[in-house]
Amino acid sequence: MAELFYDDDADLSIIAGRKVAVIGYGSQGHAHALNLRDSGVDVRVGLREGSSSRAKAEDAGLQVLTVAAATAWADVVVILAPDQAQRHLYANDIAPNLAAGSALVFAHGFNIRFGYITPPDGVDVVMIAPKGPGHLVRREYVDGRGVPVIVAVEQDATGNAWALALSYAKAIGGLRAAGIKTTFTEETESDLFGEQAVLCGGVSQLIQYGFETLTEAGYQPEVAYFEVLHELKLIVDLINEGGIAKQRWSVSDTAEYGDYVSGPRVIDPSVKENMKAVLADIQNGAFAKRFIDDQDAGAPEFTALRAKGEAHPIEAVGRRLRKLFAWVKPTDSDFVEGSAAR
Ligand SMILES: NC(=O)C1=CN([C@@H]2O[C@H](COP(=O)(O)OP(=O)(O)OC[C@H]3O[C@@H](n4cnc5c(N)ncnc54)[C@H](OP(=O)(O)O)[C@@H]3O)[C@@H](O)[C@H]2O)C=CC1
Ligand SMILES: CC[C@](O)(C(C)=O)C(=O)O
Ligand SMILES: [Mg+2]
Ligand SMILES: [Mg+2]
Repeated sequence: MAELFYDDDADLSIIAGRKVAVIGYGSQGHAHALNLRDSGVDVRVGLREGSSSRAKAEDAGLQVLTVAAATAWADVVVILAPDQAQRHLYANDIAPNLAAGSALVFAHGFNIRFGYITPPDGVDVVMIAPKGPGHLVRREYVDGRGVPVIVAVEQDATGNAWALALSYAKAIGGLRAAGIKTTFTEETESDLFGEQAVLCGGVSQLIQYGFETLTEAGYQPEVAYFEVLHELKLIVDLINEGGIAKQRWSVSDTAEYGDYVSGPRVIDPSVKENMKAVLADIQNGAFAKRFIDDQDAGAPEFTALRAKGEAHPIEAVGRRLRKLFAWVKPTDSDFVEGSAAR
């Protein structure tokens, strides 16, 4: 059984007694910075010169410094820039300003697991990885709840790294839900697998194929959209509440029987073999190398794939329909429909 942590297992005063620099103010960065601040922690945000995130952080009442100055001020440095940017930021701005006895905090182990960042011996290296998108890390905290986190210590230079990591997890609201003890390797490999095979890659491809199958057979795109995309959330809510069993309990017997006989026809054993190949490429570093090499070349593959995804017909149908939904209220004002803006 995994080791679990809750609010009572952590001492908030530990992180409240430290100076915390949050590097990056995007999905996770804004959530960590604001949740820490609202939990009584002294936080400053580190951003690159000319950063488009500066105004957002300042509007929220946070003090913004350069990455180098924030690191030099802090004794806890939280690296929440995109994974592909972290090694350059670390080498150029963080490492030269990182004092011995400080802590480096990550929300994902990519750069440590694949060797793109090698911290010096004298610093604690910990990870608090929310198991959910940053905008929900903030939304849940504001609503008095939290997104579960998994927590790891890669390097315990001070002897206090675990207590610090748990204190941090509590401050961002994660231990209101639960924390699970993990390692950088387990988090990195399982997170990459989950997002590629199931949560992002698997689900997106399933939705697109479902939409294409219905519309190519002559069904109305709007009906197809409701059937394979909109209703997915309602089904996933039930799965989230009570497992696959609760979803099967709530749907009709017809749907439940169709689930048993047609699910394995669509997602057949070859899909599991494909999943194993994806996992192998994660474990042996092939995925990380492909991602970073593409980024280093100016991201031509990533940019083309993003444009192709946004051009899929289901996106235009969805944009049109969501404008008509009386019950859809956009809550993330920095998400722009129809663009890749973050
Ligand atoms: N997104 C999520 O929900 C989750 C993310 N994680 C992990 O959290 C970490 C952060 O991810 P995420 O929040 O998605 O990141 P984002 O893409 O949202 O980060 C954007 C922020 O990073 C800054 N930034 C972007 N590029 C650079 C650069 N080259 N140099 C300096 N700053 C830069 C941006 O500033 P500017 O305005 O200057 O571009 C902006 O403030 C990653 O390790 C990720 O794996 C973990 C769990 C979930
Ligand atoms: C599922 C995607 C994720 O791993 C996450 C929100 O947890 C990410 O990297 O954004
Ligand atoms: Mg994840
Ligand atoms: Mg991830």
